[in-house]
Amino acid sequence: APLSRSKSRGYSLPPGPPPLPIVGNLLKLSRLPHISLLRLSQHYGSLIHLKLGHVPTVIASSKEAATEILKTQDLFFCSRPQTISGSKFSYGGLDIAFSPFNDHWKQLRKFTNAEIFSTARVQSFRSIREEEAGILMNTIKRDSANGKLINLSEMALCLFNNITFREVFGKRISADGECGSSPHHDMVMEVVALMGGFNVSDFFPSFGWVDFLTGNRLKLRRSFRQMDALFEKEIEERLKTIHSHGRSQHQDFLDVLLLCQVERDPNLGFLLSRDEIKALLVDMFFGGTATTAVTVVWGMTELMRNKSTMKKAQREVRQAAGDKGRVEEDDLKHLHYLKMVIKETLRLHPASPLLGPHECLKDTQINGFDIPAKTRVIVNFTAVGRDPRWWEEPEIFKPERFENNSIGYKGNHLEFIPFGSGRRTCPGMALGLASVEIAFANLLYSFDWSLPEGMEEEDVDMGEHFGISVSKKRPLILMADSKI
Ligand code: HEM
Repeated sequence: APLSRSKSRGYSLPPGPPPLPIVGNLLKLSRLPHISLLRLSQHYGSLIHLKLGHVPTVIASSKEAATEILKTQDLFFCSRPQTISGSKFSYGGLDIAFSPFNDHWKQLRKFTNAEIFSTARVQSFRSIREEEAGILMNTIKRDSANGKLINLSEMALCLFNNITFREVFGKRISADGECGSSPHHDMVMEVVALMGGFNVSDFFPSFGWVDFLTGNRLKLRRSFRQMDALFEKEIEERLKTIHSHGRSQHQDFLDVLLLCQVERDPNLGFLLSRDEIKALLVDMFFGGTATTAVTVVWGMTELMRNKSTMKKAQREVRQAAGDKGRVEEDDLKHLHYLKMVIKETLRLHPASPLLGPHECLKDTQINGFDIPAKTRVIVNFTAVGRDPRWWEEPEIFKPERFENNSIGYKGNHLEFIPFGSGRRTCPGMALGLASVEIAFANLLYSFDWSLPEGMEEEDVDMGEHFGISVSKKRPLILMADSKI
């Protein structure tokens, strides 16, 4: 295919494969779009133009292109496209994640950075994380004593659902020591699937009826109603408690959001509507659970294939926590190797490899190519995180590569952006990492892990499933030998 720039309405667009009528380049995307897009970039270059259905889309696949979009010209690229499921679950874009760039989004980021994602708030949830990690360790210990194999994918999801539920609503999602038994759990999983799902009308606005035919709209509406009913019930109950008992000592997210209503927080400068509150609850739920769960599962998966790395990480954590019987958050500051393991996990298995979709606000240029206003812009971190110019032997899991360098999570080094960078960077980074670290550390401290009978390291399945987060396609099933 020609590598020349494609011309369209006088614009000089980046190169890309020739689009087919109607579907454009949509068929170039497989079930794993981050991998398809990586392949396309290897052929057409680090900035390519695709037509996904009717939607003009630019894909950035190098550190340089990512720097233009997330840093140099961040102000032009920091909006979001409106998608069907995104609009539905965000109460029409009233949240942070799905909101276009506007004053409302700016106010919410400012408010939540101060009140919800702050270091103090993350700290205040410390005992939730430690307790939930403890409950999980006990469950695994009990199951393995009964000769059961451990489904770590399921357990991780259960753990992070419970942590998030407690942070948001002050209570667990399921009965003690239980997970899948709660109807909320199924609802949460269905919403997660729908959010990551594909709606024809997102790419073919004039074909919206197809979604009605396939039943997608119906599913969306049903899940949305269930979720909304749960939120309404919790809000009503909490308002009663606040009115009768006043503010509580330990505030969860719902308290924070409602108190600024009830007390008319002078710092906020505006009042959150009921829909805005619910939209923010959605962000916390769905931004925070699947992302953290898949990170722990991918990390454990890699360690099962890299025995010496597993040993090294276990030695470190067992030395740090000694014979206390569990890892506490105070121990985490000694776990330098584990932190590198987590970084390396997020490099090779980022939960959101395509970040969030960005949308260009006005006509601009990158590398001399035109990017018209309204173009959807996708940064492919899978391509950047495996670029041999920045990463030696990029396909190999090697936590040591983060030794003696200053590459951190803040998005200052654009070759490493698992949380994005710039205005749209993930606000929940510290909160998410805190739970990932304590969970991972306790799993390594408490058990020696092995593959089920008859399985070798090279049999570990690395297949992916692309949804709201990229998870392991088949669950990670292991044997646990308790050390606690
Ligand atoms: C390992 C855990 C996590 C990872 C890897 C992750 C990753 C990301 C990424 C890549 C983005 C998009 C950046 C962009 O579009 O350029 C994002 C946005 C976001 N994340 Fe996270 N995240 C994690 C945990 C969390 C947690 C725990 C929360 C909240 C409780 C959260 C809430 C959000 C929100 C609200 C946004 C939207 C920001 C905006 O559009 O302005 N995330 N995250």
